[in-house]
Amino acid sequence: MTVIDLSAQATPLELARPELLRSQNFIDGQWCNAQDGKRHPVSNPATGEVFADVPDSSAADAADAADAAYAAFEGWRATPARERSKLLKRWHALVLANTEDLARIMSHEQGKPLAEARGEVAYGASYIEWFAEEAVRTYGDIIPSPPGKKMMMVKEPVGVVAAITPWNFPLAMIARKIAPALAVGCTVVAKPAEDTPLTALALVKLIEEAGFPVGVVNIVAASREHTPATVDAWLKDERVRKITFTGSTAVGKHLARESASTLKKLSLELGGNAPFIVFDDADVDAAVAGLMVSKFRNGGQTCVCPNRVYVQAGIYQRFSEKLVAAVAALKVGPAHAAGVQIGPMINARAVDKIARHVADAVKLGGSVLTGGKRLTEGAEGAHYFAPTVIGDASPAMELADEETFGPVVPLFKFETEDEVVQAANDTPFGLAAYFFSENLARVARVADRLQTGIVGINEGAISSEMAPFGGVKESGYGREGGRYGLDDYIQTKYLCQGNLK
Ligand SMILES: NC(=O)c1ccc[n+]([C@@H]2O[C@H](COP(=O)([O-])OP(=O)(O)OC[C@H]3O[C@@H](n4cnc5c(N)ncnc54)[C@H](O)[C@@H]3O)[C@@H](O)[C@H]2O)c1
Ligand SMILES: O=C[C@H](O)CS(=O)(=O)O
Repeated sequence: MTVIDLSAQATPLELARPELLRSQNFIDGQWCNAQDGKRHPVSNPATGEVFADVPDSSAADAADAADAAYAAFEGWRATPARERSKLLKRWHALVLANTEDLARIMSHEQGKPLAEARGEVAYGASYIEWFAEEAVRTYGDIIPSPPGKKMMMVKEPVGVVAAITPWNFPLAMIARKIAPALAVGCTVVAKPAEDTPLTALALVKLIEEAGFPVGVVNIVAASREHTPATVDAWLKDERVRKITFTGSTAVGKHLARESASTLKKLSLELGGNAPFIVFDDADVDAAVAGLMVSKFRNGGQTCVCPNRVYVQAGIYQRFSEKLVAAVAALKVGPAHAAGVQIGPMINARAVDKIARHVADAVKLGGSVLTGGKRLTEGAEGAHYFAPTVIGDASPAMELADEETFGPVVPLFKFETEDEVVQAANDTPFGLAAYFFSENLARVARVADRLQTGIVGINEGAISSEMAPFGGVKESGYGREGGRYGLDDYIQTKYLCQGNLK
């Protein structure tokens, strides 16, 4: 592992357009403070320093946002799809034109390396472009009808949508919710994660600049302490017809319970526990490369990162040696440092969980092949953890059942296909799975048996705006992206016209 000077003082946040750094909520076309004036600090995970603050909103602010979205809905719903599409394309162009500023804001508040942040801007923008194109394709059906009747199906927007998003992809996650909602004629109230509100606020500033009508998109920021009450105002509001949530399974279950009283449409993109399986008949170099790209993206802080790596006995030694060499070569440091590949973790809680998983694994017989420790030298207030490989992992370890959400790879050795498929599926989660094999018959069998919403086959980079992203079991339901991505924001209406002479 190469550690780039962790003590480097935070590079000042220098923006070509300082006005993109927003410190207020956006409600009904106005930038405004929380009604009670409360504020919430935003810190840089590379240094722990507070560099900005935003409103710490309450239920009253959330209600104002819902008022605005509800008032704007009929007008936005009636806007021709082609006009909605043109506004989305304008927003898309503005996001791309402001990539550098958006990436710098993102890296400053979330910690991901600047190169990765630029990539996330492009990734989030691809969802906006995709749904700008899909906006004009919400086709209905003319149903072959009996004499005297004409039977039709039309697609309608569900109404006001509440979008609640996580810190790990502060731009892409909110873009892939707001874009399809606007495309079909819904209006939006949004609440970004407390650790990363600034990127979302900047994205909404570009919505304002694109010229969307007042009230179509509204966003409130809130602290972790005040978020439950703030979001609860939407859960109980019958005018809010849809909740789209990306985050932990625990919170997803809470939202489902608390919104049941008004029977809202739900999309839940929740936690994962992805298995990554390498069979004896795999291309080992491709498998190592696939693991590196899927595991260490965003420092291992993604819901589709492999959490358990199963390696068949025949290639276990060769695979682990190649993997350790690749992990040991990773560069760790602050987001702006040249060549950095692994940034700081989002906060102290995240590093504590990673350290707990590693300690538990070692206590239960695991061996640290590289990494295995916090990086604190010269990094007071920061949250770094060394990229780690643990050998001889076993199902009794906490990291076998719980998402580590950090740069730790546990290696589990296995003998047979049946054994590993059963182990891979032995989790309440079912978001992503990966396996590497050059045997076509095995590929067909294993892809069929894995209980997940997404399967990477000889591939570690699976995310795309063109594909339906989502999980099964306790990883949630609903799909984001692809030709099915509009469905979660649409309700169908059956029209039966009779008495036709
Ligand atoms: N499936 C996916 O696409 C996906 C994507 C990113 C993250 N995740 C999952 O999210 C988790 C990590 O992200 P996180 O720490 O931000 O998740 P989190 O659930 O703690 O927070 C997600 C969002 O929910 C809000 N929230 C928290 N408690 C709430 C409550 N009681 N009521 C209403 N809102 C509440 C947070 O403020 C944040 O905006 C991991 O489990 C990861 O797997 C899943
Ligand atoms: O962390 C979860 C994200 O949904 C992963 S991805 O950006 O969609 O691959």
